[in-house]
Amino acid sequence: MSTSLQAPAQPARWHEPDPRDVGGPAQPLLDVRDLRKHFPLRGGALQRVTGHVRAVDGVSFQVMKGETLGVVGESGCGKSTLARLLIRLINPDAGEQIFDGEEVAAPRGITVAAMRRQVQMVFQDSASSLNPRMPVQGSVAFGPIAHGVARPDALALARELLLKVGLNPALFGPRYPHELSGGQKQRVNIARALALRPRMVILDEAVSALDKSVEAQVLNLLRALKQELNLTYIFISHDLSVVRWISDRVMVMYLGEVVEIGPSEALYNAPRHPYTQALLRSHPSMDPDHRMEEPPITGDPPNPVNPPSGCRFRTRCPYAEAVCAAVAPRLGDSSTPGAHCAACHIQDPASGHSLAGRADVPAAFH
Ligand SMILES: Nc1ncnc2c1ncn2[C@@H]1O[C@H](COP(=O)(O)OP(=O)(O)OP(=O)(O)O)[C@@H](O)[C@H]1O
Repeated sequence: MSTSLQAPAQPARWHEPDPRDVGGPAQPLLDVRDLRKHFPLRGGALQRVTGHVRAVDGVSFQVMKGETLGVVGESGCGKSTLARLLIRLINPDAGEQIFDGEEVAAPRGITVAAMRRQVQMVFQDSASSLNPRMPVQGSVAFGPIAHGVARPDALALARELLLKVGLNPALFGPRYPHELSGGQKQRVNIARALALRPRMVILDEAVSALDKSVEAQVLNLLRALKQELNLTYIFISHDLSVVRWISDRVMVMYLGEVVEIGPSEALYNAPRHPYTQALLRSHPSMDPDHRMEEPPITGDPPNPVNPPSGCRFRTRCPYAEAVCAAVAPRLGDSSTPGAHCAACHIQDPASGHSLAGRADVPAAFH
């Protein structure tokens, strides 16, 4: 039987790192294999299914204990769908999700409820995540109370957490969300996410709506909390500078697929996939000395209902060759420490995605 099913209803003391995440060689906390979500598209008077949006289309990656994995990509590439799949706000069509060695929602694995106690999410819209009719200390205490913590203890915990995220509990605890600024509301959301003492926090555009100075404060807070509590983060953002600053490794998505993954510095200093190269070029602020010699990424992403054959980026790629239309490139094995992989026939032959012997590859390309 799963040990997680036997976890106590009361959260561990929130300010102590979970012993399962301290020390030892790097282990994956999350291992995602070939995850898929295709949304049906309906049309006509009868609302028949006319196609599928391939929002997440065979995504595999690992997140090691204590690391921050950044996730970047253009709008619509599937970042938020991936986040929602990981905490099972929506169910995947296929694939496996293994949390600390146990498969989520599998007969002998960890239940969704047990996984959710250990994985919390912070969204972009700080206002709508909080109950407008509840003082914010009540919102922070809500999760622990729902998990059986006595109300006075949960409120004491909420006040402690508000202090931890830089809000005076006596001043801010009794206030309602509309009485707080965006940055203060997001601090409350972080406190709320920590109240069940998660091991992993998924931050989906969590600082995107904040002013730059407030964003910096919240980012510093997130980094300090991660250090103190040995947390593991998945940090989703369209802001490449912020992702670089906070992430140990970065994963780049394009049209529902992972096109590149690697250590943050390696990926930013020497991006391998033409899409990542274009994405970084389109953000000149990444390098103040950089003079833009090539045009930034052009055109819109193709329709995710009918993505191009082979490599999905080939229609916008300056290096595309015949093989790119004929064969979908594979991402190399990113599970080894320091691995830097790109799913590109042309730019990353070192990834090991040899075409020889592959049944799906026309003989001309062997
Ligand atoms: N419930 C849904 N039904 C149909 N299509 C959906 C649904 N949710 C998302 N999509 C589509 O799936 C694709 C991926 O969307 P998603 O929101 O995950 O992208 P994203 O990278 O998070 O974009 P953004 O940064 O703009 O939020 C998009 O084409 C989107 O229109």
